Order: sequence, then C-alpha cells, then structure tokens
Amino acid sequence: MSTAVLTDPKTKIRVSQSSAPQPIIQMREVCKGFGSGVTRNEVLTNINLNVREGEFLAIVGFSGSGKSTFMKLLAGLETIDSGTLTMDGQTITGPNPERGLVFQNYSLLPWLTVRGNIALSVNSVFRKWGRGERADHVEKFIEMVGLTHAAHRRPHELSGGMRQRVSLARTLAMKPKVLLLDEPLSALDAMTRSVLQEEILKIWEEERQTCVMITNDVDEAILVADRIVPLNPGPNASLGPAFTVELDRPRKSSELNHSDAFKGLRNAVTNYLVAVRQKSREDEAATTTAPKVELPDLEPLAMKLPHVSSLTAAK
Ligand SMILES: Nc1ncnc2c1ncn2[C@@H]1O[C@H](COP(=O)(O)OP(=O)(O)OP(=O)(O)O)[C@@H](O)[C@H]1O
Repeated sequence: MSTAVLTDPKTKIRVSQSSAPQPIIQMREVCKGFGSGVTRNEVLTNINLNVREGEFLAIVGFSGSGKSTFMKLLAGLETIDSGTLTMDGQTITGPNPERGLVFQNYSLLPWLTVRGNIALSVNSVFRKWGRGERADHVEKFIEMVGLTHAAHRRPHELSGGMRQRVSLARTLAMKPKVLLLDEPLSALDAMTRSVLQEEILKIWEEERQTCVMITNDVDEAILVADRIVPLNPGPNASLGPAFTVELDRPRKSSELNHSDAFKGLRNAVTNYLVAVRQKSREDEAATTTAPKVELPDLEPLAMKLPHVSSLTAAK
C-alpha cells in the first residue's frame, strides 16, 4: 500500500491523504448518530481512517464536533451505525483492555489509594501473574508517572495533575496495544498541562505503543503527534486531510516555539480549522428554514427616577 502525500501550495506543508502499511485500526465509511425521527442527530458521517501500528495520531476539532463520540467508538463504548471499524482485522464490538482509554475526568475510585487504583486494573488484566510480579508492575508505573511519594494517598488528597497521572498510569499499566487519550489534559492549568504533555511524550517514546489522542489544542497536537487529522465541524462531521508532523524527536515545547516548521504547521492546521468552521456556518445559514424575525424599531422610554424624598417617604 502506498501513501499519497500532497503539498499544500500556500504553506508548503505536507498534507497526506494517506493509507499506509500495517494499519492496526481501520475505519471505513463509519457513521454514528443519536436519537431518532426529528430529534435524530447525525454526529459522524463517512469516517475513513487508518491508524498505523506505533504511530501517535492526534485528532483535533472544535467543541461539539463529535471528538468524544469518535473516541468512544474506538474504545468500544459506543457502537457504529454503519460502516466497518476493526482492530487487527477484528470488528470492535465492545471495550477491551487492548484499547486503554484515558478520559478528561479522571474516574478514579475514591476509596482506593493511588496504588490501589492502579493495582485494581493490573489485577484484573494480569490474573495469571504471581502476586509479587503484579505488585512490582504496579510500582513501576507509579514511579513512571512520578507518584512514588503519593502512592498511599486517596484521590481527594491529590491535585488535578496528580489524579490525571494516576489515571494515565492505571491505563498504561494494563499494557494496552492502543492507547486512547480523550482530551486527557483539558481540565488542567497551563503549567501542569505542559509538564504532563512532555511526560506523556517521554513515556510514549519509551514504549512506542500506538496512540490516538483527541485534543482541541493545535500546539499540543504538533508537540506529540506524527500525524494530525482534523475533525470537521458537525453535524455530519467527517475527517479532513492528515497533516504530517515532520519535526525531529524528542520534542520540547520550549524549543518548538522557535521553530519555523512548527509555526508553519500551526498556521496550516489552524487555517484549515478556521476555514472549515466558516464554511460550516455559511452552509448552516443557507439551509436554515427558520423564519427571519424582524425586531421592531423601538427606542426605550426614558426612565424617570423617583425623587429621593419620595423613596424616603415610601419607607
Ligand atoms: N449519548 C448521546 N446521546 C445523544 N447525543 C449525544 C450523545 N453523545 C454525544 N451526543 C451529541 O453528539 C454531539 C457531539 O458530542 P461529542 O461529545 O462527541 O463532541 P466533542 O467534540 O467531544 O465535544 P466537547 O469538545 O465539547 O467535549 C453533540 O451534539 C452531543 O450532544
């Protein structure tokens, strides 16, 4: 199979229309909507995508475009209405530890410690391992996300960034073949977000497992991804052309800010997103059947304030 790579004449950025060898996840003409009749909402339409083994793919899009719905399909938490969705050639029919999902809200069990939350997942996935082996595995992942000092704490005793680290460690410890990150850093402040972005990247560089990340932050997508695929605005959202990120690794956000390639790619992706949103708004305005309401040309009456003495008198 070959990869068609086009060059955007304005930006000189390589835009890949691609399908490449060894897709681990394949989506073909996938459609997904909710509801029925007049309240039916067609969220995703004709989604075609190959996720390659070992790549870091970022999906970027506006709020409400269907990013979480897209991720839930990959995770097996929602089922497709039509088309095909496979992992390693097998239809995805439900959740599976081979596809580990990290949400934007941490969903930790409040009565368990950091160690307990991670151990719960490890014990359920690696039942055949000995007790000591499982315990060592848990400690390895607590250490990987820098939480050894807080391993005995419960979620309410942790900051948002620490909770998201636990959530990440819990998913990574299950050794999923594909890591699904659904805006995992969106609830965090800018500083913590930046630290965790680089940690995720470091872990990914060590493990090199296939990773799909949803984000609404173009800079974040460029920092982490090999390819960025925009999700066009919904309803009937489809995927735009893939942008290949050809920046050397390891990447650091402080260094990328000075890179012309980074700035060029950021402009290309942002301009694409702005253009598709504008088009979607124009299409919506052209097809709207709601009657245009003319507002009456009225001027408000001047309000006469009651005299201070009458206010006093009214008391
Ligand atoms: N279970 C559901 N039932 C009905 N409608 C749903 C359901 N889940 C999502 N939707 C609708 O699908 C559309 C896309 O939602 P989704 O959460 O996938 O978007 P998003 O891009 O992730 O948004 P955000 O960035 O704001 O989280 C929205 O109109 C939403 O109301």
